[in-house]
Amino acid sequence: MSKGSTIVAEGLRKRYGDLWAVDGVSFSVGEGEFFGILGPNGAGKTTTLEIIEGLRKPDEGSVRLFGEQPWPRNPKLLPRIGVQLQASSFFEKLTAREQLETFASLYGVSTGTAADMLELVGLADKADTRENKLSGGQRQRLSIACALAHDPDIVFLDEPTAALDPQARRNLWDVLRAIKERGKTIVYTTHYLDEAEILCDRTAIMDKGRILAMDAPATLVRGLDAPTHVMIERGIIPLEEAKTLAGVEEAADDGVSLRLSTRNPAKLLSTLAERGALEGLQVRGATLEDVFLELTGREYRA
Ligand SMILES: Nc1ncnc2c1ncn2[C@@H]1O[C@H](COP(=O)(O)OP(=O)(O)OP(=O)(O)O)[C@@H](O)[C@H]1O
Repeated sequence: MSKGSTIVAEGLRKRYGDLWAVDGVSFSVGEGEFFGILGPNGAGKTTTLEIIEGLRKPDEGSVRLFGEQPWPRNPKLLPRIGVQLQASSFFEKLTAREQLETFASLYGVSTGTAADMLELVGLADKADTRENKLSGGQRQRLSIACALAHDPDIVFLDEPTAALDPQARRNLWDVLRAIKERGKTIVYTTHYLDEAEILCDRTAIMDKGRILAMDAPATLVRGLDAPTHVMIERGIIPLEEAKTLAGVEEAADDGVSLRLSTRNPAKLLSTLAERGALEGLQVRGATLEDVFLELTGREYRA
């Protein structure tokens, strides 16, 4: 195991009937890293996560978690790992604080941690609210707090932001960042590429059981030779003329704006500035969606 590696997974494969749900997956995750496994539904993210957590036995390949084998169930690892499953379940009729204290006591840790974790996930003011009275976003935060109740070194989160409205999703991002700031390693799955781009130190893009690319999101995007799109208000420069500006590869009029595609945005922007044509300016660089398209030849659909 390389120094500082928390997870080392090599050649993982898992079959359900005729389907290889995980088909040769290798990666490692460093201490304190925020690592995202992303991909569309059915890509094999959950199965991969469950193998790493020690909840599933791979058909092939090996995993080391803190240098230990997670399967068969390894009691040495339990205090060090926190797991939030896709469908969270709580003890019936308990308040948020009681849920956490119950989880904490299962691990034999002090209940003081419960208050601390509620604070960390921004639920301190809901401590006395019963779990069934919480909103979807608050329940998600409570289930993350439960995964952290015993103060583990690494936390595994399976689609924690799925099924949340955009505001709740953004609130949860702050929670995830706060967990990372505590020095914890985070491994999480998501089908939101935009979110992974913002949150993760490194991401593995999965599709059909395989990792197609793995790196820092910015590196993945920069590695693409994709054009930048520059939008300006229509009517300032005629379309035909816009097509001839230095560096413009394509120009299109969408009825609201003129969209200019270029691989030399600096040059194009200075030309537009000279022409006084920066009204309504928007610049959109490549994203992980473009990376997915390049890797698979198809548009990303979660
Ligand atoms: N217990 C199981 N029995 C049979 N097939 C399964 C089982 N679990 C998963 N699969 C199949 O394996 C593939 C990968 O599933 P997995 O849940 O790992 O993907 P995922 O990327 O997490 O997708 P999702 O985002 O929908 O959870 C899917 O085609 C799924 O239908």
